[in-house]
Amino acid sequence: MADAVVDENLSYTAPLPVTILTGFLGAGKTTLINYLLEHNHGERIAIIENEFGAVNVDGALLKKDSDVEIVELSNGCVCCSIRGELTQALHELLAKIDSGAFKADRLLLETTGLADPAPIVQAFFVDEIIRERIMLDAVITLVDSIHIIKQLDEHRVAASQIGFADRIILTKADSVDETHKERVLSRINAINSKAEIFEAFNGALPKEIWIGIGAFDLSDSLHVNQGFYQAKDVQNIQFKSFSAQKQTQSWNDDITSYVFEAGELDIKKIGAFMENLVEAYGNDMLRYKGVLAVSSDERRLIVQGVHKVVGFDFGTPFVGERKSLLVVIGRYLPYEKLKTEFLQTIAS
Ligand SMILES: Nc1nc2c(ncn2[C@@H]2O[C@H](COP(=O)(O)OP(=O)(O)OP(=O)(O)O)[C@@H](O)[C@H]2O)c(=O)[nH]1
Repeated sequence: MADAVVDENLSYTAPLPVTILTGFLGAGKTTLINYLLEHNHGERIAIIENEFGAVNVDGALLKKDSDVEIVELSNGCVCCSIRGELTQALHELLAKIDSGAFKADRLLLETTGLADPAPIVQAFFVDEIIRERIMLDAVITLVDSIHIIKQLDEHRVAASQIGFADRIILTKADSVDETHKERVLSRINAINSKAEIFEAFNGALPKEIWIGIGAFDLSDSLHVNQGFYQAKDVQNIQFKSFSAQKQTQSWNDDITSYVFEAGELDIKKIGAFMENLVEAYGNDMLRYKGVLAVSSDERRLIVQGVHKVVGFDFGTPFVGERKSLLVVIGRYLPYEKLKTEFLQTIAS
């Protein structure tokens, strides 16, 4: 892996971190980016904007200044022409950076509200040059508190956007009552129990919450989300627990979280289980992360993947109980069968 940026003049040689910003139509993506641009101090940001249709309105709505380079993709939905327009735009951006025409510390990709994030994320793994030069930071999904329930009922892609999220930003909570908000939070949590949820009012959220979070790095931390963060003023972010009952599969959202828990596992057996799981169901596994305890090593075995792209790495040793936890955000998985198979990998 390349070193982190240490010298301003070398910044273009380090991998360019990219944040994918998704969320259904009108969720508040442009508002959030504008807040970031207004409060951005010194970082040079390239933004790829994608609008479904011939005229790119979002690009025009963004507040530009000299530290911002905006690339507009307006030729249809980015997920439909993924191998073409997005890949080409990324290559062009890298060429501009190489030629010194623009320096970028960071890339934001705002998808159209109708885009399924899966092919977009995969584009960053498929092309060799992009894989080497651009580093996926996180998928951030904005959720419109007012409309999300209807959107989930009517548009499959809305669940996919939530399922893919590393972090979720709840918008427009100022316009709904507490009961409605709890329904929204429970429904989000049923689809994705892994992503932390933050609340933003008119895009006001410190950038550290959604930028540079390294969600695609193999890391030790894994928890199942039990609450959400509320930022009434941006200096003061509080964690709040859900008062609503945690729901798992009560709605007909195709996408849901599957949680596998066990004690110490046999490394060969869990390796074979993961291989079979990814081979058979990779297409239906949007995101998965696990911290596993294997009997042959004191360290945590970290597993992390998107569809069929999977990585394993040893992290720091366990402190306290040696417990294995694997969370899969996916659809149509034969959960009971897989749970039994997972438990059969326990070290005897
Ligand atoms: N009440 C309220 N309105 C908000 C909030 N965040 C955004 N909005 C409004 O929601 C509308 C849509 O916001 P945008 O930022 O354009 O949403 P978008 O996701 O970029 O929209 P598309 O590009 O069409 O998908 C705008 O009128 C915003 O002012 C919020 O937290 N509260």
